[in-house]
Amino acid sequence: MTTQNPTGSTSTSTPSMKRIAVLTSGGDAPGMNAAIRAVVRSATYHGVEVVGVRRGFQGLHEGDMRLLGARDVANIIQRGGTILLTARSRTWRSPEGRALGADYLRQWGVEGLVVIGGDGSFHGAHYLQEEHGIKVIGVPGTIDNDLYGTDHTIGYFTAVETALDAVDKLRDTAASHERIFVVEVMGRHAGHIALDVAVAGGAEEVFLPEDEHPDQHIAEVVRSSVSKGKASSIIIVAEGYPGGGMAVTKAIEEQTGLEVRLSILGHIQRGGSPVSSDRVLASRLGEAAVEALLAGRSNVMVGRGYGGTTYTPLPETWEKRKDVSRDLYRCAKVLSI
Ligand SMILES: Nc1ncnc2c1ncn2[C@@H]1O[C@H](COP(=O)(O)OP(=O)(O)OP(=O)(O)O)[C@@H](O)[C@H]1O
Ligand SMILES: O=P(O)(O)OC[C@H]1O[C@](O)(CO)[C@@H](O)[C@@H]1O
Ligand SMILES: [Mg+2]
Repeated sequence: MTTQNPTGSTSTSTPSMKRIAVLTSGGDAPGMNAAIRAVVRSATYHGVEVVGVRRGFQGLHEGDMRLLGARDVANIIQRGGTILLTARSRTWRSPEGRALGADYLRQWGVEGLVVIGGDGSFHGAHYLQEEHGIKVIGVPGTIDNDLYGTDHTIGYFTAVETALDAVDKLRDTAASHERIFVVEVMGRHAGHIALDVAVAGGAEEVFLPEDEHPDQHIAEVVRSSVSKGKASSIIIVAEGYPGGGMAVTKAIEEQTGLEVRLSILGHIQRGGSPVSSDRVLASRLGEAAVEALLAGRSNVMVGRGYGGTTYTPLPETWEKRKDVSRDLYRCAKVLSI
């Protein structure tokens, strides 16, 4: 078969697959488009056709798919969201729902599937391979950075930058009014975003889902912030901390009598043009996913670690926990003195 190569000339080689599919699933993340582009272009380079599945597993279950060529993914590397759309699909959680999706893949002659998403999406991909023998490769795409087996996930860097920009702005008004601001950032089960934003934003305190003694922690913070005599404070809370930003706000108000303002940043953290680190990561991992499929790998997530590409069995990505950096947590405490 004739394939395209980067110099525009042609080479002869026979790829091990003729057609693969790609989908995005779970919460969207800046950089997913760059990953889609990388999958399509790298497959095209190897002479493999790509089917784009819309709306994640929900679209797969409904057969909502079409062929994508190299030109279809032009001018998307800089765009947030996902051109393939995404969904949280209840249907995919049942074997019957997955069987319909597998049928569509067979009808379309798809031999391998690239799933760009988070831990939930990787469960869905894993079951598809277990139940129907379809080769699957996971690409870590979630702002939460909560996947074991990769230093970073696509979208995480951009989400941190977006939250940090908001924190910098909130600090202006906090300082002017001598107020305490509690800022809630995303992270249902993981405090990676919260910790990075706290350190980079010079926050006075940070509350994470990983905190061992949540209630006791709030009391300590309140006491120390008052005794330090700081005129204004920024306190970062991950949404997965028990009770979220609201609980921390109430506890501080009740225990100090001080006025506190709560700012929940919410979905703004998921949008926007991806920063360069997310684009580069997405490009690398999209290409690595195609190469992994063509090399016969399956049921693994491609990631980055130890300066190179990593391959982690999908179940390990959710069974093993990527803890927040304890060093950085200590650093945040020391620097907020
Ligand atoms: N246990 C499961 N079995 C089968 N499919 C699943 C399972 N868990 C999740 N999925 C599928 O994966 C989709 C995405 O999962 P989820 O909503 O947890 O997001 P995610 O991939 O973890 O991304 P993020 O956490 O960034 O939003 C679900 O909507 C569902 O279709
Ligand atoms: O968009 P939804 O369904 O409200 O999900 C929000 C969740 O998704 C995430 O943004 C991850 O994609 C979490 O940080 C957050 O808890
Ligand atoms: Mg998840």
